[in-house]
Amino acid sequence: MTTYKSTQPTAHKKLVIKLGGSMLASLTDTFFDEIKKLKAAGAEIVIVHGGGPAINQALKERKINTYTHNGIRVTNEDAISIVTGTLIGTVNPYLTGRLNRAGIPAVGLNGEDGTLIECTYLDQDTYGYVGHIESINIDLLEQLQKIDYIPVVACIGATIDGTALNINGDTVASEIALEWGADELLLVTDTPGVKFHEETVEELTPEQIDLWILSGDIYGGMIPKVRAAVECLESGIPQVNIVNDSLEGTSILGKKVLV
Ligand SMILES: Nc1ncnc2c1ncn2[C@@H]1O[C@H](COP(=O)(O)OP(=O)(O)O)[C@@H](O)[C@H]1O
Ligand SMILES: CC(=O)N[C@@H](CCC(=O)OP(=O)(O)O)C(=O)O
Repeated sequence: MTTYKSTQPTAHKKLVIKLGGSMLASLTDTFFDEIKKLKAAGAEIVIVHGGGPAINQALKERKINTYTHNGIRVTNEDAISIVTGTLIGTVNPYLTGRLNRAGIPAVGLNGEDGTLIECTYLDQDTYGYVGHIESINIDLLEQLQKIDYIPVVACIGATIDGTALNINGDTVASEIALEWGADELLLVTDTPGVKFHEETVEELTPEQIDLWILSGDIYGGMIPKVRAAVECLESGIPQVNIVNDSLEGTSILGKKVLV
């Protein structure tokens, strides 16, 4: 079975790579080799990461219960300090450190750094401390590209008065890709692409996505991922792919426009 493989970057291709929390703990050297190849070929890269499993573990240790609504973690006052502590204090330095030690210059950021992700509350009554992105400091991301640093962005935004808010990692990656005008968005997860009956599919249409969600062949955390992918394509990102840490997987196709 052939699968999508992201290996043909052109000079100055702008890539946003989102690393899912599901695969961060088992991130192999293969991923860092792939990043080196992309950089050597001239790609400009922004990395965004999640950290769902690490957050779940930290909340469990403190006996704080949370639940999700529409794939979004309802984040109360107790939970937000654990979410920010885990993403900014543990996951972000772990990933940034591994990149630097692999010889890939990287700098860790969250929404407050350089006013990177300014947000308002998504819907405080329903979701608590969850952010809706209002603006992204693209200039900061571009300045870092000029000095050859990869920005490594934790999915935490900040309100205008400095309150940290939790944002889904796929959402942050999609918004950065759209604002920056990225050529490609790679959603890296713990499975090589989207599977149908155990086989990775090379290309996936929006029609198949709808059908497979209904049939249960796409479920759980893959649902917001494929939906975000289609939305990005519709908003103008030329390529969106769901891949594993070898950057192999499934290319998501946009909706066909009938003329
Ligand atoms: N059709 C599918 N193909 C592949 N994975 C799927 C599919 N449907 C559901 N999944 C699940 O989605 C998971 C990835 O989503 P999630 O755990 O939220 O990832 P991440 O933490 O990387 O954002 C996979 O590990 C798998 O269990
Ligand atoms: C608001 C919201 O749901 N935030 C997510 C942020 C982490 C994330 O997105 O992690 P993954 O990449 O592992 O999915 C959360 O609290 O889990």
